[in-house]
Amino acid sequence: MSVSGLLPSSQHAALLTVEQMSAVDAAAARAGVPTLDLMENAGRAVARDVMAIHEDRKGLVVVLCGPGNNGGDGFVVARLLRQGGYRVRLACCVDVTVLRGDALVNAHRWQALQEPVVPLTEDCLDGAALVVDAMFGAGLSRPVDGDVLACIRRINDRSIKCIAVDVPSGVAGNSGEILGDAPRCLSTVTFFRPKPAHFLYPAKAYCGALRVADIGLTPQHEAGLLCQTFLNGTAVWALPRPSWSDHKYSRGHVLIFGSAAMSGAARLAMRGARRIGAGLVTAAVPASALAVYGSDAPGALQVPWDSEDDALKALQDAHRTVVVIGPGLPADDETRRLVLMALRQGQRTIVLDAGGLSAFADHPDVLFAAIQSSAGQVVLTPHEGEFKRLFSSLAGSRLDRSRQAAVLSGACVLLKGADTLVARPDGAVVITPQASPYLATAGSGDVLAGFIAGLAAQGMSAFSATAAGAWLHAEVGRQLGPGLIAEDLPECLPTVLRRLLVETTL
Ligand SMILES: NC(=O)C1=CN([C@@H]2O[C@H](COP(=O)(O)OP(=O)(O)OC[C@H]3O[C@@H](n4cnc5c(N)ncnc54)[C@H](O)[C@@H]3O)[C@@H](O)[C@H]2O)[C@@H](O)CC1
Ligand SMILES: [K+]
Repeated sequence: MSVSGLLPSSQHAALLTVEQMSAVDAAAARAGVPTLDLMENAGRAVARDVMAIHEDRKGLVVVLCGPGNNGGDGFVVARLLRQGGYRVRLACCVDVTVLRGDALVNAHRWQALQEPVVPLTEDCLDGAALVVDAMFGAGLSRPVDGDVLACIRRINDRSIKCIAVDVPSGVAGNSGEILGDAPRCLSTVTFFRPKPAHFLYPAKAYCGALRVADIGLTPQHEAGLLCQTFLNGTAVWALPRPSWSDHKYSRGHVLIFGSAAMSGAARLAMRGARRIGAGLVTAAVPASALAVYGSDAPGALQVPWDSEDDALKALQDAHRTVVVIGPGLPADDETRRLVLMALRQGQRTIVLDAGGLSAFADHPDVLFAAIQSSAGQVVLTPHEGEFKRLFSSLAGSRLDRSRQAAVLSGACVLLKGADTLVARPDGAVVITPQASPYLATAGSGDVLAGFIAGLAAQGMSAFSATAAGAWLHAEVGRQLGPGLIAEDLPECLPTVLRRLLVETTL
């Protein structure tokens, strides 16, 4: 199930939708794997985590079971904990006679221990030291309500420790949205492969620590599935490594347009592009600002940009294969004409950010048409506000909207946020897992545009460069943490690159 342009190892970073997980389940059953064994293994994996977290066998564990197979897993957990000497109370939201299939078999196995099934109401949580949430998993189809909702609220209000089976109940597995409410869990145990929701906000904030347990499903059972959502990381892309034969021209040349009024933005992008390994970076800036741009970057080049002719001349240099337009530029007609000119020139990769995006707020169709007819690959890097200005017609989750935006625009779309998404026009999306809230600071996005451009200049495809740029940006943000300012991001990059390129073999 490899996807073109991504490393074969991206299979290990695949996130399966709930529909794909049930297809895997069905394929395993067809291949002769008993589904009852899968449920037993799932329950055992959760029971093991409960025992690791909660060693006090006298503290009451309340297992909350729903009407489907998630509840079936809960019956297994309860039985194994009971057999392990734990005090367990099991509550189910439906009468046992309503259960079906493997869930019913496991309900009977629980009852065979002479243990009761109590009604699932908020009172069943009285005295709980720990809760196992096995109410709803992949099968959630509408917002939680009634007694289930009341239980979830009590868990959260009283901060009762909770471990989720598969996903916290109320989490929509594909989108990461919360339907009604969901318990804030200490940890979540899922099976075989994670789902998008485990890495998408708001759901991620409810999952706690994630463990992916092996329950007997194998890659053979997912053969033929077209996975389109991946966890961003080194399984998906490989960073360029310079070799003995490289020189500054072969490591790529980035052209960045900058203004006099807000020179800091383009200078941060330049710094990012240079630190990530571009051989040359040129700033095209008003003649009045040449000294400003040159003063703190003696290794960068400057060319004057005071007219459309200047812009055309800067763009026509065939060595400048990657262009960044937007950081520090106003969202005006001049910027719009510059973007359209660059798209006509067909540089290999064009990164549009900030003013380069908002200049098209009133004319997004003009931008999309120019992208579709451009010979180059285009990257759009909007935050949520810029995204809404360009893609006002799109609705749904961030994952859905980023995917639709890439299809609509024909560009790679990086939607910034705590779970930064990068979508490709063919529907592939990566979710970046490790963002730090300290990255929410002025100039941070300018550095990101520079990272992406610098990687593209070294030969990465627009999608891989954007995914890798987003991941590295998040990683330096995570390493720096409190107190970081945008200027720190390029300076911390060598430490991260060293670990990836020198100390490990990818
Ligand atoms: N390979 C796999 O996929 C495996 C899955 N297992 C478990 O099976 C689960 C999926 O089981 P199911 O497909 O039965 O789904 P669920 O157990 O999540 O729930 C399905 C049931 O809940 C009802 N329902 C949905 N939303 C509701 C709401 N808001 N209020 C009330 N009722 C609602 C549905 O009508 C259906 O009866 C997984 O999450 C996982 O825990 C495991 O048993 C092991 C193997
Ligand atoms: K659950």
